[in-house]
Amino acid sequence: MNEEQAKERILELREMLEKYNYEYHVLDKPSVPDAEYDQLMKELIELENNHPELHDEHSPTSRVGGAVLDFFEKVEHTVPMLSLGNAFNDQDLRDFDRRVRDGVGSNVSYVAELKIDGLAVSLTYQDGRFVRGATRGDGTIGEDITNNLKTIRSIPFKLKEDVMLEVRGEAFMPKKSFQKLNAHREEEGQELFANPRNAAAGSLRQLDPKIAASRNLDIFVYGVGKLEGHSVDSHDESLTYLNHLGFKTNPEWKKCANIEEVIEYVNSWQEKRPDLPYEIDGIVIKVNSLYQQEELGFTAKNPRWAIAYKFPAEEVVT
Ligand SMILES: NC(=O)c1cc2c(N)ncc(C(N)=O)c2s1
Repeated sequence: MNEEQAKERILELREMLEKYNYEYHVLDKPSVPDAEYDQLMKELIELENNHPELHDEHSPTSRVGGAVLDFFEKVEHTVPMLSLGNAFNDQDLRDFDRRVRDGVGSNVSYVAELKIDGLAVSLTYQDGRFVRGATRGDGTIGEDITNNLKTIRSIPFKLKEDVMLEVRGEAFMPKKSFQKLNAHREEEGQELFANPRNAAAGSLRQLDPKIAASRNLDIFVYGVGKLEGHSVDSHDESLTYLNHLGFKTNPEWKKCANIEEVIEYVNSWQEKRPDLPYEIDGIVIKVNSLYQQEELGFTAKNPRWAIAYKFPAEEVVT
């Protein structure tokens, strides 16, 4: 195979592997058997090793983890990642709804979403390509964990549109992966992780990305921080748009016409929570209209247009 043919084959393999990766990890609908995926990945790794001049940081081969870092760079979030005010019962939700309606009038609808119990991260895309990923940190300054986040297969390297975008999401470890990881650590006489959230956070704070790559982490993207090249008017529209771009969004979100529908949704998921393949610690409720979110604004600490309903801690089944 000459230089030209090798270059062509490398580009072809990169495209195929990213497509198969998206089908498997985002759509959960693989179109080729794992063995074929692995064979193509092996061929690409070999070709890239023989052609270092064709190195591309967005090649699918970088999902297996790159160089070990000495430390994580600090990153400033262009739009602060705020924490949410909490609600613990139906009355708190009704009080939230009254404050919202005092602010924007009674023509308000909400979006309710599962509150994923993981590690909040921010992903930045320039011209539709993944350029940086960071932890929330204190909401303004986080840590650059790009190399670790590149090992999460459901994070797209290239979006369906060449937009400039900063999205928020929750990186998490599925319950099954958590149980397998702790069983392995127990066999090795290592300290166990207390819960999937700690396991996900611990994995993403490793300086060696091969560790994160081995932990079967996943992510649900749930919000836009900054967006150029497209505009949306409501939160449900932004979720649909993020999905269109190629992100993995949580499918259980629900548009609610009023707070009573929100309360129904919260109660139904309090029951169904143990059946989910990942942990949630509550429900996030947001005013759907971005215009109304703008009108409501923020208190010193939290948005006035969103609240987190917290479930009581799940009984630990020993
Ligand atoms: N602190 C925050 O702003 C949020 C935290 C979370 C979380 N852990 N899971 C889901 C959402 C969501 N769907 O909006 C949010 S929003």
